[in-house]
Amino acid sequence: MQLEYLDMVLSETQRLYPFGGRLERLCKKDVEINGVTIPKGTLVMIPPYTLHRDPEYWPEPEEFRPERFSKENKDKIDPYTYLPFGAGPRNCLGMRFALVTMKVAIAILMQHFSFKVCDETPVRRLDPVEVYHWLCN
Ligand code: HEM
Repeated sequence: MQLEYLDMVLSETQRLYPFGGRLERLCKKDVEINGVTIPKGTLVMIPPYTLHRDPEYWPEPEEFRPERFSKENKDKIDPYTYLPFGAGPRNCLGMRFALVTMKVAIAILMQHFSFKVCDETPVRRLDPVEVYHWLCN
């Protein structure tokens, strides 16, 4: 299934609103990273929501821009700054299945319905601190 632009939209949606609150890894040996020592046995938390909005990696991070994930641009993305499905050997086992399912669902909805924001719909930006509390509590 191609649906190239839908693919870009889904990637950008998951950048702004990653479903997973945090990733965790247990440190298996003492390491030093950028002058910080992480002792063996430490539980390290990786916050995708925060990484996905870091302006160092994502210019104007609050903007919804599917073009970040276009064919020309996506190879420039550091994979460890975009973690909707985690990373490494323990990343999400169902990633491909989940992506295809989301694409099929959206394609069917778009074929049968049209969507628009009504006047009463509150449009607001999410507060990162509020989101952090939803995800972690
Ligand atoms: C949009 C949907 C989904 C999202 C955003 C998602 C996200 C994630 C994330 C962030 C992890 C942790 C990865 C890591 O620690 O590096 C994970 C793990 C996992 N996911 Fe998903 N997931 C989704 C759907 C699914 C589906 C549909 C399945 C199964 C059919 C699935 C099966 C798994 C399994 C088995 C793991 C644990 C892998 C391991 O520990 O080796 N996920 N997922």
